[in-house]
Amino acid sequence: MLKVEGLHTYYGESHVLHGIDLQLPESCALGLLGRNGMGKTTLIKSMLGLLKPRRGSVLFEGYPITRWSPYLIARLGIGYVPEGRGIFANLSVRENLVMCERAGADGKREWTYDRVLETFPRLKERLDHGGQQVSGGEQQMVAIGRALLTNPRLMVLDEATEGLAPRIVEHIWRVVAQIRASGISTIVVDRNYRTVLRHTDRALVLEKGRVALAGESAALARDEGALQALLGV
Ligand SMILES: Nc1ncnc2c1ncn2[C@@H]1O[C@H](COP(=O)(O)OP(=O)(O)OP(=O)(O)O)[C@@H](O)[C@H]1O
Repeated sequence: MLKVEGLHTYYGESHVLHGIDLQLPESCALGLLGRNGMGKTTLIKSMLGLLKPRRGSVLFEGYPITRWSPYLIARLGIGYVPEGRGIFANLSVRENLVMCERAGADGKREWTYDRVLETFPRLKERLDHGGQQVSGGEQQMVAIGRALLTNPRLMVLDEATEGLAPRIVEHIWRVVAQIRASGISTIVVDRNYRTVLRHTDRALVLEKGRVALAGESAALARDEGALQALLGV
C-alpha cells in the first residue's frame, strides 16, 4: 500500500531524514517510535506532501506521490490527524466534522457523521461550540472524527494522545483498535511505546533521522533492552 525508499528531507541546510525506507502492506498497523526530535513528524509530513523531500520516493497504492500536493495525496485515501490537531477555530465542532464528510477513494461511505458521533458521544453535546472552545480531548476526537469522515484507506495519527487525561487516552486507543479491526491501515506515532506496540503489527524506531530498529511489534516488545536504549529517558 505504502512504500518509502531512501527518503532524505532537509529544513534549509539542516539534514533531518537520512535515507528512510519503509513498507506498509494493506490492512497493516505501523508504529513509528523515537525520542523527541528524531524525525517522526518530519517523516510523516514528507510522506503526505507537507514537506518536500530532497531525495527518495514515496509510493501509495501504486501512485508516485513524492512531491505531490497534500490535497491530492489526501484524495487518494489518507486521513491525517496532525500533531496539535489542526482544528478550525472559527468553525463549530459540527462544521469541522461535516466539511470533511465524503466517500472514500473506493466510493465507500462506511464512516458517516452519525457513526462518528456514536464513536465519540461526548461530541453530541458540543456540536455548536467553537472548534477551540472544547477541551483538548474533545478537539482530538474532532480531529480523529474528521479524518475518518474522509473514509480513508490509511489513517495517520501523530501524537493523538499527547497531554490528555488517562480516561480519554484509553478511549482514543479503543477507537484506534476499532479502526485497525475495520481493515483501515494505520500509522501511529505516540510516546507510550508499549501501548503502540500492543496496537500495531509492525514498528520502527527512528534515531537521528535513520531507522535504528524495525520489526514485528510483538517481537520488538520482547526486546526491552533495545527499546530502553533507543527510547528510555
Ligand atoms: N520547521 C523546522 N525547522 C527546522 N528544524 C526543524 C523544524 N521542524 C523540526 N525540525 C528539527 O528536525 C528534527 C526532527 O523533528 P521532528 O519534529 O520530525 O521530530 P519528532 O521525532 O517528530 O519529535 P517530536 O516528538 O518532538 O515532534 C529535530 O531536530 C527538529 O528540531
